[in-house]
Amino acid sequence: MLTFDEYQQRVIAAVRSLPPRTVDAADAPALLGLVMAESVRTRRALPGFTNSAMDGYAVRAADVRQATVDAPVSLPVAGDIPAGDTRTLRLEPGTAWRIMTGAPLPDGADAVVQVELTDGGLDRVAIREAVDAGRAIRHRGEDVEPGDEVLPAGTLLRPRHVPALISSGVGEVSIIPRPRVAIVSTGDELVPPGQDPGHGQVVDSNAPMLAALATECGFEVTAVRRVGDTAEEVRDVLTELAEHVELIVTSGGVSAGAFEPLKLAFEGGDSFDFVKVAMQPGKPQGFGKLGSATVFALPGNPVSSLVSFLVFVAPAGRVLAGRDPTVHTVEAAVAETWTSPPGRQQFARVVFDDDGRVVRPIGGQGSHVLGGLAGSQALAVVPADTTDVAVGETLHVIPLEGLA
Ligand SMILES: Nc1nc2c(c(=O)[nH]1)N[C@H]1C(S)=C(S)[C@@H](COP(=O)(O)OP(=O)(O)OC[C@H]3O[C@@H](n4cnc5c(N)ncnc54)[C@H](O)[C@@H]3O)O[C@H]1N2
Ligand code: MOO
Repeated sequence: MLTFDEYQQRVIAAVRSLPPRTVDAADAPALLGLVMAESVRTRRALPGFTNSAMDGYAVRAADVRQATVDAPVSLPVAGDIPAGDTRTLRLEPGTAWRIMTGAPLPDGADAVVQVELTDGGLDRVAIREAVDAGRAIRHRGEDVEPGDEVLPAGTLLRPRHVPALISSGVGEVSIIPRPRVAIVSTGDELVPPGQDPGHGQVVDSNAPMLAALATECGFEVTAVRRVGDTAEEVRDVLTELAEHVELIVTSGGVSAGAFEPLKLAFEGGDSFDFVKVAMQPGKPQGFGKLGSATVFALPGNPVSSLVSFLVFVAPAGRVLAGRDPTVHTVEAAVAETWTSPPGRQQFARVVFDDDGRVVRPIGGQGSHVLGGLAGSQALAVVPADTTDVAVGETLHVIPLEGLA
């Protein structure tokens, strides 16, 4: 039996980042969660032109130096400069332009007086307060100059990066693509989602669950299949899928029964390993390569499949995507005792309480308990040498939300 850490390190070490690909930067929303393979340098200055930060009047600060509430300075208004005005305009000394936020500053102006400090006049404007040169002005290039790096290589694209990327004027960017994932559930007992199971049958809930997990992790699910319990069928389907995806995730058929199709198909070959891992749930695990595809053969019990995906498949998939494999955890104290099997690192379903500071177990901890899984918020990680989880003990906890 391998320890959890040994097996997790083994699967992470067996994968490498996918080769970079060039894509259209204008598709930025579709690139969320992807890693920039090269740094992005802006082709443009930002702001691209000197402009007003306020709705008001563009002036020369020297012309309004004497302005006070009691003795406003009155200036003739040359006209309006709305945002989007593409004219190149000039401010004559002793005059003002009415100007809107984001509109280009006329040459000769060095300050904007916001409209609240004026009478808002159209032909003439009374300015009631002196302003310093530079007031309410956003200078060309004050944010970034052409050639500045706006996104370093390795940036994981988040919504906050999108404006800099889009405004930088680069047409194409180099990214590490999303790993393509095929999900395959195995078992003669399975019926498709939406169909009523007969006696001895169960609805295939693992395939949709694994597809949902992969999607939430930012991977691209390109195939979802269900196959029966024969080694030939499993081998044929996986071999075909391996030509089109980087990651294949199967569920079922890896324990000790008489008809374990994954084992029958691949055990004994030099590219597959079937092992027992000292964890609960998730003890039986299979891992291997088919062509260039990495295959995870997860146990069929639904909770075992989910836990195995989170702690093995997701980290390996993140490595393929050029990302950090670390599984995000928080710390919380135990509010209610439960037991854990000896010698196995437990991933216990829990709910948070007290603003996330403490956790309580929820439902039974059996690997088939779907209702308890739905009601849970996190997995508390109980070390292999703990059998009675004590109230007050601090545990690492894997939140089940926000996996991306
Ligand atoms: N003699 C032993 N029996 C078992 C052992 C063992 O060490 N010795 N390990 C147990 C553990 S732990 C687990 S976990 C399971 C894993 O079994 P398999 O991976 O072979 O999975 P199956 O037998 O195909 O199914 C197990 C269970 O899960 C249900 N299932 C399977 N696929 C789906 C699906 N797509 N959607 C919903 N439910 C699914 C299936 O009906 C079974 O109830 O083995 C133990 N046995
Ligand atoms: O280890 Mo199994 O995964 O208990 O259900």
